[in-house]
Order: sequence, then structure tokens, then C-alpha cells
Amino acid sequence: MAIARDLSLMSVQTVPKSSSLDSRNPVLGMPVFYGGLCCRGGKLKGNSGIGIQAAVQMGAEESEGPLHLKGLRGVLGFDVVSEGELKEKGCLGMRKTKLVCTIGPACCSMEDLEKLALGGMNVARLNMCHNERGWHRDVIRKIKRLNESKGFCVSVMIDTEGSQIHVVDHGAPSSVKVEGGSIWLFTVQKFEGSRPFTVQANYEGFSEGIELGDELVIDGGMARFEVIEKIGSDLRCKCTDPGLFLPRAKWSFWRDGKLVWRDYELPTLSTKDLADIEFGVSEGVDFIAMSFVNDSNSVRYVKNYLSTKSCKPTRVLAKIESFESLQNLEEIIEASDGIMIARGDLGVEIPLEQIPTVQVEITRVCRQLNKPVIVTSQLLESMVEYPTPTRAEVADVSEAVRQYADALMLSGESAIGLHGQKALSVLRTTSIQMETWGREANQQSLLHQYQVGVSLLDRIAEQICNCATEMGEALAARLVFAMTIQFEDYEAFFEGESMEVHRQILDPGVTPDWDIEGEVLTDRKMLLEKAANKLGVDAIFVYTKQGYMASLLSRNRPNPPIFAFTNDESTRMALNLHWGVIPLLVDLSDDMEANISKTIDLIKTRGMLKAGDAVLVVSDVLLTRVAPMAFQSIQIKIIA
Ligand SMILES: Nc1ncnc2c1ncn2[C@@H]1O[C@H](COP(=O)(O)OP(=O)(O)OP(=O)(O)O)[C@@H](O)[C@H]1O
Ligand SMILES: CC(=O)C(=O)O
Repeated sequence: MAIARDLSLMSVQTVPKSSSLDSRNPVLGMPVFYGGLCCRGGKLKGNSGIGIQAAVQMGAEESEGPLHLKGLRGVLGFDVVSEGELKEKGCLGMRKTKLVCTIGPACCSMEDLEKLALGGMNVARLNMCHNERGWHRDVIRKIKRLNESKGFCVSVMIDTEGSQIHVVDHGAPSSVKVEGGSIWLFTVQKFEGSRPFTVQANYEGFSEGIELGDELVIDGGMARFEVIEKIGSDLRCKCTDPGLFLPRAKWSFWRDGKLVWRDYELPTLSTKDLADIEFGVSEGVDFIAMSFVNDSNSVRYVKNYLSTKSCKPTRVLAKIESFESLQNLEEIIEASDGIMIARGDLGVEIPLEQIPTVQVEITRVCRQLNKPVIVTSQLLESMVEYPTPTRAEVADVSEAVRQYADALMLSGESAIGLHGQKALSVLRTTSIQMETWGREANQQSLLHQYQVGVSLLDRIAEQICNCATEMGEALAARLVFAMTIQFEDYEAFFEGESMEVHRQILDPGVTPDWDIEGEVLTDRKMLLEKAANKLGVDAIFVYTKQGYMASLLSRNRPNPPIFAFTNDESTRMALNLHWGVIPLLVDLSDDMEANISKTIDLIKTRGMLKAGDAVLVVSDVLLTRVAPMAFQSIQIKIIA
């Protein structure tokens, strides 16, 4: 056994106080509620500060007698990349920000996919706008084969095309230069190939409501035109700001500095999107990113649709890329399993200078509402061609990491770029650098009090996770001390009765003057050292079925990595997107102590934890055998 002894298991009831309304903590103008654990002045209060267990009886089913000890299979579903990173950098040095790569012609071979997986790709994105389903099937299967044969854990996301109305095509394979003063025809006529100064609009009604003098902006500012003539549904336009037309460029119309907003009443999901989603389900993808979500109804529709197609949950991510989606942001975030800030299309619909503040706001609300958020588009755009990023691009990536986005995504950089693997490595090293700085310079921003849980169980889980993180960061050392010197009354310890002892322990310049003997001495010394160095805990372990508890821990952005043990494959793959979570697939038994011992043993055996490391253990596994009980607890374990 790797566990020296159980340093916790003192129980305290975690009955949330009744929620209180606090209008000082608004989320996008909404009043917010928070409840409270018995916690005072930053210290856990109650009968103990060491461990918290909450057992909530769910119903009155017949007891089945003693818990059946199924035991774990002994196989730890650790992916090779996390394992390598952990061995190389240690717990605290592990990268927390997740990385998503768009797969395209430049990186779809088995070799390239393997290189991306080795480079830290957590999620592979396939944009259904491009290529045939056969191509996508081939890529998905390659990724699954790599996961199985080489021990990676790369999740797969498909991204729907959506009812995109704002696409124009000049017909040429690469970009076309637009000279100032040149006159162009934007037409609904269909023709093959390219015609000089002519672009095809992909939507017949594209010019409805447009007036002479309106401004036509390409790709958020790649070129600008003035509408000078309407010819039926076509528009003749004069270039006022020269630039470039990329293939499948996006356009928007502006009048008096404001977006000309038109309700095209197009469904968020086209028939093709639904067929693509069905295809994704049949191929067992983990995420579906929905393009052009405007409200929460379409997200709910897809979630219902998915539940009729498969019993395996597929997570639905809403892409925020339209003006309308910003108007309905909170309800969309609440309805979805995660968010993608699609800055590419968003930059077509809102002025570019608003993108940074919108990004800050979306990442903040996602964290409050406990939904993972991906920042995408043009993070390292210059690397599509060049082997090094610009300073500004690195600053943009760093800022997204500083804002605690769960994930960063490469688009063209990996899909069609010349330096995809290098771009991934830039994301990785920049993330680690910023995370390290944030930790060492103590720059972490605390989570604004906001309660997401509605049911009693969810609220307890949330409070446990908030407290666990607080313990991990600040109190762990003190709690470990309290346990080590075997205080009966921890409250008294914290309230001052033993503050002198406490001061002596914490002050590295003072030699503690109490009697310590024999074997216990080693143990105590080890713990004292840990506390004196103010290291806190080294890792957080969470045992979770659907990932909720793991996501709540991640939401607090703790310094130690969160090892999330689950026996559900879809939970494992979904947790891949959550900040700081290392999902592991294990066979969980009903005996939580057995789960804990076994997983600590396994991780220690593989050299990923060592004697003296402190692990904060959080669990929310539903016990069904004796009686349907939700067993939620926090404990601290010291590895022997
Ligand atoms: N499967 C693919 N096949 C060919 N080209 C691709 C593929 N996936 C992406 N690309 C190319 O890589 C670039 C970036 O891809 P990405 O999907 O992120 O952009 P996009 O098409 O603008 O996205 P969206 O349509 O969701 O706004 C695009 O220029 C696209 O042409
Ligand atoms: C990724 C994407 O769809 C965008 O940025 O528009």
C-alpha cells in the first residue's frame, strides 16, 4: 500500500445554508445566488478542518448488505503524453490549458496526426465545411486507432457548417488582390471557375435591404467596398480600402458605422448539418461544435436529437460567432456543454476592437457557469506561412491563457499551414510559461462567488470543490500540521490556542521544540518540510462518473493537476477539454477507500507520485449497493 495513513476521514456535515440573493454579484446583469459551507474567515469550521464527508440519502431502497468489493482492474488509463509531461515536469509543472487542432490536408496522415498527438493535441477538430464525409471518417478512425494502439487520449470534435449566408467566392484557388478604386460585381449567378472582378454570393437574398452607399466589409476588414449600384439581386461595388480576398471570404454590410442586421430566418441547422451530426454520432465523436448558434433553442434541439440517436452522450459546444449569439450569451452557455469563441466569424459581425473585451466577458461567464471555453482563430495566423509567430500573436495566446480559457485552438495553422507542429509547440510552451508565471507571481484571479448548482446534491458538490481548492492552495499545510501533531480540537488550533506551535512550524527559522519520537518523527518531519515550504498539495484526485465534480474543481483553477478517475469512456473524452484535468479511465468500485488506495498505488508505482507527496482526494461517486447514497468527501492523503 502506498498510503502511509489516512489523514482525514473526520466527518462534518455539509448542509448548505439557504441560498441568499446577492445583487452585488451580477452575471451579465442577473442577480446571483450563493450558498455556504460552514466556513469562517477562510478557515473550514466545524468539527474538523481536515476532511469533509457529505452523505446524502437518496431514497429508501432495500439494503443489499455489505458493499461488494469489485476492485479495480489494475489498468490505469493514463495517456502517454500526460504521463510523459508529469514525469518530466512534476505535478505543478504540467500544462493546464488544453489544445485543439483543426485537421486538414496538411496534417491528416497517420504520421502527422501522431506528431500532433505527441505534441499535446487534446482534441482534433474536423470542420464539416470542407471535404467529403469519407475523408472525415478516415481521419476519425485514424485518431481512434492511434489512441488505442499508442496510448493517446485525443478527443474528436466535428464542427457543423451551419447556415452560413455570408460567404463569397471569387473562384480562384488562392487569394486575389483587390486594388483601391477597382469595381467588382457581387452576383448570385452561378458559374464555374473564376471571372475577373466578379465574386459569387452563396445566398440569393444577400442584397435584400442593402442601400446605395452601404459599406461591404470583407473578412472583418481584409478589404472594403462601397455599394454603388443595385442590379436586381446583384451589387456593383467600388473598393474603398484595398486588400485581399481569401477563398470563401465572409462579408458583412455596415451603415453609419453599424452592422446592417438582417433576419434571414435561416435555421441554425441545415439538413446537411443534421446528416453530419448523425455521421458524427455513428463514428463516435466526442464533441459537436454548432456553428451560428443564435439562441439556446437550437442547442437544446441538438441535445434532444442526440439523445434519440445514441445512448453515449456527445457533448454539444455552441460557437459564439454572431451578433445575435452575444445578445443571448448566457442562455446559450447554460444550454450547452461548452463554448467556442469563434473570433473569425465574430470579427465579421462586430468591430474588431470589440473582440478582446467580448472574449474576456465570454471566458468569465463560462467559468462562472462551469462550462469549458475554447478561444479560436488567428492565434498564430502568420505561422500558416512562417516558422515563427509574431510577438503580437504570442501575446494574444498568453492573454487567453491568463484569462483562464480552458482551451486554445489552431485553425489554418494546423489544417493547411506549413508549420502545424511548430505552431502547436508554440501554443504549448506559451501556455506553460504563462501558467507558471501566474502561479509563481500569485496572479490567479479568484472565482467570483456564484452558485451554479440547483439541486441540493449539486450545491454540496460545488461547495466541496470550492473548499477543496481552497484547502489545496492555502490550508493544506496547516491542516496537515494539525493532523500531524494530533490535535483533537482543530478549531482551537486555528483560533489561537496553539498558535505558538503553529508559528513555530511555519517559521523555517525556528526549530520546533516539542517532543517527537520514533517513526512518527520521519513522517512529521516530512510534513513539516512540506508546510514550511508552503507547497500545499501536489495533486487533486477526483472520482467522478459524469465529470461534474471534476469540472467544478477545474472551475476553481487550482495549482495542482486534477486527476479525474472515471469508469465512463465518454466522460473521460469530454474532460479532455477542461482546464487542468487529466482524465483517467479506471474501473471504479463501490468501495471508495479501495478506489483511492488502488489509484494512489498505481500512480505511485508508475513513478508519478512519490513518498511525501500530498494528495487531496475528492469524490462524488453514487453508491448504489447498500442504499442509494451520494458520497461526497474531501480527504488529504500523504503518500508513504
Ligand atoms: N478538411 C479541410 N480540408 C481543406 N481545407 C481545410 C480543411 N479544414 C480546414 N481547412 C482550411 O483551413 C483554414 C482554416 O480552417 P477553419 O475550418 O478553421 O476555417 P473556416 O473554414 O473559416 O472555419 P468556419 O467555416 O468554421 O468559420 C480554412 O482556410 C480552410 O480552407
Ligand atoms: C472557428 C470559426 O468558426 C471562426 O473563428 O469563425
